[in-house]
Amino acid sequence: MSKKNTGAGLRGQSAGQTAICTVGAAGNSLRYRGYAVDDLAENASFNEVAHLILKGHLPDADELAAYSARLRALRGLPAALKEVLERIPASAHPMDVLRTGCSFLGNLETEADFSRQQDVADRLLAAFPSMITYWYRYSHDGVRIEVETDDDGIGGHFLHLLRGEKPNALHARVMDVSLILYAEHEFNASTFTARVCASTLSDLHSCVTGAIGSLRGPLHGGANEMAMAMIEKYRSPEEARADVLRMLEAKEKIMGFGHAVYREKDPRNAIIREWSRKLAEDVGDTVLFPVSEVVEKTMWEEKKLFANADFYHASAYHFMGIPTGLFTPIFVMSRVTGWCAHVMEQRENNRIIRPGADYTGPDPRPVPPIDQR
Ligand SMILES: CC(=O)SCCNC(=O)CCNC(=O)[C@H](O)C(C)(C)COP(=O)(O)OP(=O)(O)OC[C@H]1O[C@@H](n2cnc3c(N)ncnc32)[C@H](O)[C@@H]1OP(=O)(O)O
Ligand SMILES: O=C([O-])CC(=O)C(=O)O
Repeated sequence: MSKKNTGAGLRGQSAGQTAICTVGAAGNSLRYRGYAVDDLAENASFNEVAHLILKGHLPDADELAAYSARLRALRGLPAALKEVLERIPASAHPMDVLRTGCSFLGNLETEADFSRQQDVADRLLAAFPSMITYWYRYSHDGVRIEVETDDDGIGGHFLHLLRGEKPNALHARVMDVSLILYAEHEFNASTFTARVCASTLSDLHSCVTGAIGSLRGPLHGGANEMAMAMIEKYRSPEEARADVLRMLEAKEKIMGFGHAVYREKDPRNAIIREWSRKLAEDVGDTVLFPVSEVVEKTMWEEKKLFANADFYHASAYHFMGIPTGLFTPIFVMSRVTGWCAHVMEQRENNRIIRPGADYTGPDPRPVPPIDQR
């Protein structure tokens, strides 16, 4: 089913070097600085993974305690940013809110020079959950929430702000695992956007703002909410199967399936599927999870297309009561680690990214006088 590696989409071409992550280097593996994502999802917290990606190594117990305390202390939002967030209507797309929030913070806390890049990265990591929930609760419920909590994990903190109470252990852990799975993925579209921006020696807020714009699209991070929109339409697995077959016949794209790099499976899928199964049991679901399973089975049988990281995130987030519009912003809360690490890596050995293009336009010609056009 996969297309040949033509020049389109720069597929299969190396666009630089990285020491941060390998995607599919050994079969279907995903490794952050050499550690398999499965191993990290089983044995680490997201704060540890963020430290690994941003600082280059897994923290020891003291480093982790210090890093978690540091991130907790950076959760507050400046009054001017809260004012801006309050002016964004409830009808706005939450990804646009984060894009604006990130850009605006760049006016208040400008990265004056690159010696502060680690601080800016930590600040963005700590501030995104506050930004999105502050806007969401104000625009939807009319409340101005307190954005600082004592939750250790960023995922638990996000759920706490969204719901106004601490999440249970299951939900906090699923959020943590989800953030681990989404944290980093080599030269994907949004990270590459960040690196291109970094290569002009621009500031970190600009790089991350651009990356948010790239992640927003349905072919990239936006696929998790599109997958949700599809699966929630079905009342039974039979109905789901029939509609997927119809969509494939009509050559429609099924969001949450396929990948630009993996060819047989996405190693993150089995992990998030298992957590989604646990959540389905927890809420007593008898429709959404079986529907998801039949969509996955049908896609594989019919097209040899596999579920990517986004597909079971849809049902998992839904079972935790997270509004669909906030699915992709959660991706931002996690991938900001990868984006910032790549910006720093780009800056270490920079040359402006400026590829060539194969010209397909008209031959050289003179400009005709206006009355002869
Ligand atoms: C976290 C992430 O960002 S993961 C990706 C999230 N995105 C999605 O889930 C969106 C749906 N998937 C897609 O659009 C694609 O699979 C992408 C964008 C992820 C990868 O694109 P490509 O590398 O161009 O895909 P690939 O070369 O494997 O496609 C091969 C064929 O399969 C088809 N195909 C790929 N994915 C799908 C899909 N989800 N549904 C239906 N058909 C598909 C393509 O249309 C193509 O067919 P064609 O040759 O007739 O045009
Ligand atoms: O790598 C890609 O093309 C898409 C991506 O970011 C991911 O799968 O996490």
